[in-house]
Order: sequence, then structure tokens, then C-alpha cells
Amino acid sequence: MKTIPTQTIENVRWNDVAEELDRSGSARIEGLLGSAQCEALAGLYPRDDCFRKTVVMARHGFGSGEYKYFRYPLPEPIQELRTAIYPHLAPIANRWNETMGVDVRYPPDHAAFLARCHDAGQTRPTPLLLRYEAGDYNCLHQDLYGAHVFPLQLTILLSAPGRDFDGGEFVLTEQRPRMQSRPEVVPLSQGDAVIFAVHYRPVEGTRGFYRVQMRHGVSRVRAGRRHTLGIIFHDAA
Ligand SMILES: O=C(O)CCC(=O)C(=O)O
Ligand SMILES: [Fe+2]
Repeated sequence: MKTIPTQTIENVRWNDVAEELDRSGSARIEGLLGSAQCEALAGLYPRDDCFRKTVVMARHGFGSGEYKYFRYPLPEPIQELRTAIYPHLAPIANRWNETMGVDVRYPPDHAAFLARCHDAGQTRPTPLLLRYEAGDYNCLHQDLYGAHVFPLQLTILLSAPGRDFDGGEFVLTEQRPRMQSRPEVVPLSQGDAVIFAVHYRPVEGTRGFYRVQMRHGVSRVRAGRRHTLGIIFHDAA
């Protein structure tokens, strides 16, 4: 499978991504992957040699649909994306933690952060491939897998809305202290990525910054089949 040219990642307007994340808690990158790359990645789903675990969401009350966690070594394009994107997000994560008064700081390269996870017993890879069919959905959740959490993650839509599936919108909610939750739908085309907060993000209020709690999920797929690739930067216990 073709690797992702590092050039592609370097060409993303990371300053705009950072601004958008600060403003709304999520940011879209259009056309991060080409359609051939998307289809090759979605095509890995039946390849059980690539995965360490399958989760049937209905069995756990997570929703309806399935996902599989990749095993190490990750397929090259996924390893590349995870390694190349992390250094652009670590400064944002550090700034957010500073704003929220959280002491944890993230090293500039992903290998160093993974070493921290692995030393703490979080050794299992978390990148995952998800598959939804008509009627399937993903309940609002947070992808926490242990004490070590990298506070940003991304999801890439591998299928084409309108052609491969209908419905199945990516949804974020933001729960502000003592207030009702704010929903947001992130419209995605095939190959687009959404970067979003895993659990908390800082929001500026009239009396300084406060912390809001984020969750993400997927609305019901109304027809067809939808695949996504999830990239989470911490490993799992
Ligand atoms: O399928 C989606 O759009 C959401 C996937 C997800 O929950 C994740 O990537 O962590
Ligand atoms: Fe998730």
C-alpha cells in the first residue's frame, strides 16, 4: 500500500488548524487522503492478520457496528500519519494544558510519548478501523485507555457520503459546567479528517478560561456502508 508522502502532512495549514481547534474544539482537514488510499485502507477490514481485536459495538452498549484495533507493526500509511501528525498537535496540547492548569506536557515526537505510555503498561496500539452498515451508529464517547492521554485525536472518513452511504454524520458534543450540552455536526467528504479533543478543552469565558468536556459519536447510517480510520495517539493498557 502506498505510503502517505510527508509532504502532504507538511502542506496542511497547521496554524489554521490550531486556530480552529482553539475556537471550536475540532478542525477539518480536507482531502488528507486520496480516494484510492481511502479505499485501500477500508479494504483492510476483512484482513484479520492486520488486527489485534474486534469489537462488536452492540455487545458493549457502544452503539451498533464494528471496529477493529490494528496490531503492531501498523500498516505503513497509518504509522506514517500517526508519527507525522503528532508533532503538529503536541504544541497545541501543551498550550491547552497550560491554559487549563494541567501539569502534563507532551514531548515533541511521538516515539517519546509512546515510550511514556509503554513504560506505564499502555502498550497496545489504538489506531482502529470502523465499519457501519445501514442502521448502525456510534454512541457519544471518549477514547480513554489508561492514565496517559494525548488530548487530541483524528478520524478520517474513508467512504464517500451520498455514494457509499447516507446519514452517518460525525457528531461532537461539548458539555460546559452547569450548562446543557452543545451539539455539532462535522460534515466530511471522503478523505477528509477531523481533529478533535479527546476529553477536555479550554474555553475562554468572561472570567478567564474554563474546561469543557467533549464527546464524539456518529449518527445513524441510513443506507449503505461507512468506513472510518481512527488515529489515537496514546496506547492502551
Ligand atoms: O466513525 C467515526 O466517524 C467515529 C470514529 C471514532 O469514534 C474514533 O475514531 O474514535
Ligand atoms: Fe472514538
